[in-house]
Amino acid sequence: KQCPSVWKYREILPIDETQEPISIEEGGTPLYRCDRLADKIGIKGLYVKHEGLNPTGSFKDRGMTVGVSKAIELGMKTVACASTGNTSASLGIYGARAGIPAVVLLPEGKVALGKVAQALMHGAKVLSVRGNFDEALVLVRQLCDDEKFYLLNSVNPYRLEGQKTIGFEIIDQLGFNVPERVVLPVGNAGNITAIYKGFKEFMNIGITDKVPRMTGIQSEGAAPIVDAYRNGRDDITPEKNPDTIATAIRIGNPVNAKKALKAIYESNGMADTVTDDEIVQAQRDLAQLEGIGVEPASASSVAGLKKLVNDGIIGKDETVVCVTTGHLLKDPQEVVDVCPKPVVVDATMESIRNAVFSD
Ligand SMILES: Cc1ncc(COP(=O)(O)O)c(/C=C/C(=O)C(=O)O)c1O
Repeated sequence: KQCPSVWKYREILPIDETQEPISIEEGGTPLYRCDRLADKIGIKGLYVKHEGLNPTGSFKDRGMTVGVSKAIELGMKTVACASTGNTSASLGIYGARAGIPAVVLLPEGKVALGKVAQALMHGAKVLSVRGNFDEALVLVRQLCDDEKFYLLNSVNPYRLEGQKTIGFEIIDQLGFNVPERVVLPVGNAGNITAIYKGFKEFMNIGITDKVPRMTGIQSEGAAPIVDAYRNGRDDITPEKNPDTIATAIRIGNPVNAKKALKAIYESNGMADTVTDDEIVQAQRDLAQLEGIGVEPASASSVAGLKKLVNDGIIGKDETVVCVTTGHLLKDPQEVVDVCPKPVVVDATMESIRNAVFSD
């Protein structure tokens, strides 16, 4: 039987040995060496851990396989979350896999179409809340308290237990070498917390002797963690109206802020912001230089790396891993909006040739 890659690490995942994992063979994503992109950015070594190639198209699957397995182990009857989209898509799919109902709360009008499509078709009860993600999260936590639904936002530690396997795989895939730095997008801040935990666990059990510098990137329109970091603070001041083209990280009050800031400080990492334009340019660079198709939030890791190298903060001799977190197909509308339109031609060879050879 194929051993699903997250569950390769079963011994250090907190699920009872009698509980069969609810798994769709998540994890085991590629770590691509990206020399053309590294040259363009101007660093020695760049790897991209492409989490968009998980079964539902984002890294959330790693957290959900553990979180939904735990829900079944605990005899929970319904799972629920608030989401900017990918968490809800993943929860809908794992709920279907487990045979239990899922309730998801989405910020009205601010969720990429692919993610809504997944949650709907996989049978989740999809509520479109007249408010933003942060408001939806407050409401779904109340709902879970009142109705004894199992909350599967990343405030649930079992989500982080699954996502820490990203750190394990990066080390495995680098032949047990530890990269100087890992750069990733930060929204609710569960992933940076989880990946850092994975690196620390590998060090604590003696597989490695150090951890990478955790470097979190936010869109400048939604950057409470970066603001706290720039002021050397251990917690955030919530942003009331976060806004960015990267709707996946359009979050003003990240639940894991304290843990994420601790991970950044402890690992001698850092946090910085990028503009929406820098995100879109990085999305193009990943797609066109390396064939890696990602949704906007994912590209903020590469956009942030580019900025930090240009600012002389990240050394040109560093070997860096960027985590890209969601697949391009999640947000096709954004791609159509930022790309040139297809060229309309008559069904004649003359028309085709004119179009092919015109600039
Ligand atoms: C593509 C993509 N990239 C980065 C993030 C940020 O990760 P965290 O910092 O762990 O929150 C998300 C998060 C999405 C949700 O929070 C949700 O789906 O509700 C994402 O979908």
